[in-house]
Amino acid sequence: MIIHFSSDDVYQALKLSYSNDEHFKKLLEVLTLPPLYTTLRINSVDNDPDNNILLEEIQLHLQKQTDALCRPEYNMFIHPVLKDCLLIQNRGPKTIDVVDKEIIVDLSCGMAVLRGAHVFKVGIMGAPMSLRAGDVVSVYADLDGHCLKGTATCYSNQKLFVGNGVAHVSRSDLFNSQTLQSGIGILMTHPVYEAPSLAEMLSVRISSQNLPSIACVYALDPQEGEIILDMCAAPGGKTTHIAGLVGDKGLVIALDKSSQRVKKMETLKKKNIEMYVFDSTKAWCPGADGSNRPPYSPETFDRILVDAPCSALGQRPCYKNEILLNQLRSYPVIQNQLLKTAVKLLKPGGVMVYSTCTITKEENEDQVSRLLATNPQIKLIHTPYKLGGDALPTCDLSSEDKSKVQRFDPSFLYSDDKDLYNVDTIGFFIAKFQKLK
Ligand SMILES: C[S@@+](CC[C@H](N)C(=O)[O-])C[C@H]1O[C@@H](n2cnc3c(N)ncnc32)[C@H](O)[C@@H]1O
Repeated sequence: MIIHFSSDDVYQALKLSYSNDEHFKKLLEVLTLPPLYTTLRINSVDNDPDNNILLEEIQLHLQKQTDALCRPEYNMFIHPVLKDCLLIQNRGPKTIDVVDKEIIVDLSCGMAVLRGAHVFKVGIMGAPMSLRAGDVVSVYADLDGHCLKGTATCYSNQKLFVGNGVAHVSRSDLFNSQTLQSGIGILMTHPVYEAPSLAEMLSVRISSQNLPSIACVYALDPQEGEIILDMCAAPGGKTTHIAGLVGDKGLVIALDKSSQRVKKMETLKKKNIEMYVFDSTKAWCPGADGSNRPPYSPETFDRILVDAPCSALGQRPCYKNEILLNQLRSYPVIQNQLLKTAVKLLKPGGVMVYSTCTITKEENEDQVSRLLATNPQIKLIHTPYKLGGDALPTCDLSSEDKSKVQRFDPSFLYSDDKDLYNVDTIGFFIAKFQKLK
């Protein structure tokens, strides 16, 4: 199966970026599969004695889960270079016999199940009239999105089997408007992909983050005492990571255009993080007042992260994408504006990292070559650790520059790479620049 694009124009535009049809096909196929590793970021510094306690707590939590579901223990280990990245090896796909009782869940719920979640009541669209708590059921994700809430008959449109589970509710509890629709509806005892369920485990000290997102902050390489700008910060995964590394004498200024998303970041508040709702394309102003509030004077920041809004086509698993061509084409425009502002705000000698969670050349390599072509005071530099692959061969970058970026391309998991956890990730892109002195 490969990811389905509702717009053929989008499919064709993407295909153009990939000179090799085989590569493109593999990529579209891998995007429908969940990554083989679950990654967590431990929010504590190196040599922290609490780190071991925290790891034991996680291990215990996982053991409770595997014991309760009669599953073997998960293989869990710290990434060899990303020292705060914990990897848990998932298992699958498993061959599971389907049963008669069919539950239809919406697509996002189905995708969450493939990454280890149980089925929450709100995600259930269809269930048989005979459903009772305690029944064993087969769960399917609605790939077409046509299943109406409350459907009782067998759903004949496109659906994806995601595993078997045990119902915690009867049909009448599910679709009765008087009943509270929160909590687990189906406990996934036999999912097609076995992965830990993380919801209860996450805390201020443990966050769920994809490996390339963790690698992105390592690429930025924040140093103690620095003043750092995170231009597209919400929901704050990378902001908190950076704040942990700059220490109490450092400062992270986190901007995001969306007030709703910044509001959700409030819980992450720390002494060394200041958050503002602000359009970062306007964060530069020659006559700025010198306060911590935006806008800022030129050359204010030691380091800048531009984790840009993007088409997010690297997310996995994904079966269906409804993005339109004009939406796809709108991202490079805003990304370029953000990068141009970042260059102005960066101190001479300062570094900035540009990242996206997408796979298009226009939003990745083309942004890098455009920035280099129009800003002679900026050069592309190597990141401290290179975990992702090189740039797409079809791009305009020199062969040396192609090797400086990190393109996380999960289609390469078919190659014989021994560090599969660096490959079997979401699609992601990282480029690091330095401003000349
Ligand atoms: C990829 S997400 C950032 C994720 C975040 N860095 C993290 O690690 O949790 C992109 C963010 O950019 C924000 N955004 C979009 N346009 C913006 C702009 N002009 N200025 C500031 N933020 C913007 C969006 O609201 C969104 O929260």
